[in-house]
Amino acid sequence: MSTTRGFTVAIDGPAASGKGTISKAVAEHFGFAHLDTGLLYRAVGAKVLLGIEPVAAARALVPEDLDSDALRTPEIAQEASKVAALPEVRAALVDFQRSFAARAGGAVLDGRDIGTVICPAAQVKLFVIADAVVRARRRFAELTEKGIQTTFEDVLADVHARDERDMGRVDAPLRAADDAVEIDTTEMKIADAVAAAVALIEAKRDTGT
Ligand SMILES: Nc1ncnc2c1ncn2[C@@H]1O[C@H](COP(=O)(O)OP(=O)(O)OP(=O)(O)O)[C@@H](O)[C@H]1O
Ligand SMILES: Nc1ccn([C@@H]2O[C@H](COP(=O)(O)O)[C@@H](O)[C@H]2O)c(=O)n1
Repeated sequence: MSTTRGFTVAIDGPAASGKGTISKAVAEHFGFAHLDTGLLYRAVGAKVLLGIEPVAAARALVPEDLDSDALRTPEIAQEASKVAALPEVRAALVDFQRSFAARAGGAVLDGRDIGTVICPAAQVKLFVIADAVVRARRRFAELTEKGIQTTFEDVLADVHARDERDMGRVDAPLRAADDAVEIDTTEMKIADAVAAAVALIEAKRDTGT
């Protein structure tokens, strides 16, 4: 078995595809650290909604800014995808993500450009997808459970708008790395999606390829 020192798992995919759920579970399974990189863009988006200039907000970000559950609102998600299209914002967040990925003991990072831009040499790259209506249904259930007032139609519109913006931007667009393995969670239970990811990571760890 190869060492987990510097072992990086990159998990990308569109909004609400299940990549965060899978990332958290595999990080727990292997004892790796986990970074949800969407929180970086959400934290910048939240500061912009308070009137701060986006690049200044990105440069001033501190780990404590990422702690809040309050970042998981549809309004902040939309703003996050707008600031994420700004190359200077993205550039300001690169070093933090790469340092996290390099930590001893292994790391899982999930986002949109982890396998393509942030960690192109990651040992494992997964690209998690699911049908947009299924994603919106899951996200709507999650927001409703949290007491956030919204409609299924609004959530579906949010998913489509973010997908388009994330795939269409010039800098670090959402796309699968050529060497990523796709996991389509549309008809998968959470446990099965996690098991598929764990098996793929184990295979890479064991062969060291
Ligand atoms: N395979 C699955 N079956 C059913 N529900 C799922 C599945 N995977 C994830 N979910 C649920 O779907 C919702 C979105 O999942 P998750 O937050 O992991 O997506 P994400 O890709 O990280 O989203 P975002 O990019 O917006 O942060 C959550 O409520 C999660 O519990
Ligand atoms: N590596 C990343 C991660 C996220 N984004 C942008 O942030 C938005 C919010 O991300 P979530 O994962 O929390 O949904 C997302 O829509 C992207 O615009 C990114 O660009 N790169």
